[in-house]
Amino acid sequence: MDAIRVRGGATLRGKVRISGAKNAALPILCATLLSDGASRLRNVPALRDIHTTSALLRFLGRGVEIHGPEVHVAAGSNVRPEAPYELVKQMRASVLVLGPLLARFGRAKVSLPGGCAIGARPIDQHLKGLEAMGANIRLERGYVIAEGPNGGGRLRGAEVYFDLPTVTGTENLMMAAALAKGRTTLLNCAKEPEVEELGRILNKMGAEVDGAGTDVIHIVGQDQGELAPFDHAIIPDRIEAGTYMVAAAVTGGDVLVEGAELSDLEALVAKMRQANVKVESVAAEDGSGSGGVRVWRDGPLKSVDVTTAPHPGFPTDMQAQFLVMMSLARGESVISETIFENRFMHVPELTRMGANVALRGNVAVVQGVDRLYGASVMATDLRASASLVIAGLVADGETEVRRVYHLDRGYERIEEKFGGLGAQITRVKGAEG
Ligand SMILES: CC(=O)N[C@H]1[C@@H](OP(=O)(O)OP(=O)(O)OC[C@H]2O[C@@H](n3ccc(=O)[nH]c3=O)[C@H](O)[C@@H]2O)O[C@H](CO)[C@@H](O)[C@@H]1O
Ligand SMILES: C=C(OP(=O)(O)O)C(=O)O
Repeated sequence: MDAIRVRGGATLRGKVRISGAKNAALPILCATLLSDGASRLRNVPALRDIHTTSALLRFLGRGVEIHGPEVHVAAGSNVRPEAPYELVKQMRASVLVLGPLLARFGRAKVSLPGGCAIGARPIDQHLKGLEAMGANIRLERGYVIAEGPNGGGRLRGAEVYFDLPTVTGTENLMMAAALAKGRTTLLNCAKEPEVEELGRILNKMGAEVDGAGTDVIHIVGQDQGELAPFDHAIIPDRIEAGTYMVAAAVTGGDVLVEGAELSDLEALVAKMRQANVKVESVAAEDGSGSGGVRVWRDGPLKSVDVTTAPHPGFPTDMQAQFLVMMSLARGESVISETIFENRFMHVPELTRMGANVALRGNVAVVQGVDRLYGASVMATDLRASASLVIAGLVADGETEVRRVYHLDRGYERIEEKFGGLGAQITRVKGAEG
């Protein structure tokens, strides 16, 4: 198992380019199942999750080739609508094949993803929505077995109210509705930019989706049985961008995060500014649109409180990184996690590095300290791992972050990108687990 070794103390400076968004690329790859044609995705990040999704599409019967940042999904209609546990357990987003398979082929057998380190992560809202569209669903030996109406027929448009906004739930139902008979209205939807991006893709494929990125999405199902293939460049990853922005601020550096869009990061940026970090949108050098976001600091970090919430609230996927920043701020910060019940696994590891954090259920009370100390640490989820790397960048001495495979699910070439900003960071191949 690889590890990341960081020697703390460098002040990050320079430019870093953000890769395509993992959480946009995954549903879009699954959307290729709605078409028999050949699709091309560009600006796809080189991540373990992309390889897992490609393996899943191949298992289902589609040809997938990865050429650097391009993924080509070959034409083909011979699909086996079954997603096995071995693949689904590696990545929860695999459940996103359920909606497209059921809509396109009238049946699907998809392993239940099960819990994961950050929480139980149920899919009841996905299943409830598909049932409202006429699907017959049963759970058998850890699998969701779903069939269209009357033994595999076409789904019907329906009105579905989500009890809580769910990102992959909204995406699954958008894809299912795109080929259902009639009109679907989804209420209390997740409004993340990645949901909006999926709406754009479905429209490119010939679907009629209106309102993606708002609470209410209307979809008119298409009658021809399949959608058209597409060619699309994935939006930049706002969470990767936010991670580099926080790292720049924590090290007291000055970094241009190229590809970051302030409009996708408003809650994070507001909190960073309150914490005394300077954040500014920068025009492209040739005057064409955005050149990225510049982050720097001209004073000490101040403590601020943060509560995670569905978009446009403060993203749970930035909570761990922000907590590291607060552990070095003046005063007390209260960080409440409202999305996942067990998303503070970075806290015990950060405590070993000298952070002063008290956990009370879903609330972390952080007292700022003057410094952190390098240590061997281990994280059991993606963003927690990123937070430990950031802590390592400012800690005295050396930090070894173990079990980097979590990090490799969501950060492309992280050691190279931080290295380019002046960090002393290396990957240790085959380190102790
Ligand atoms: C691949 C992807 O895009 N992953 C993102 C997605 O995960 P994911 O789509 O899995 O998260 P959801 O938005 O579904 O979860 C939000 C909340 O709803 C609950 N819930 C969800 C579905 C359901 O059927 N029943 C239910 O109770 C969950 O337990 C959680 O408390 O959104 C999360 C919240 O922004 C992000 O952290 C993940 O990075
Ligand atoms: C939790 C995350 O991903 P996933 O939903 O794929 O587990 C994440 O992107 O932070």
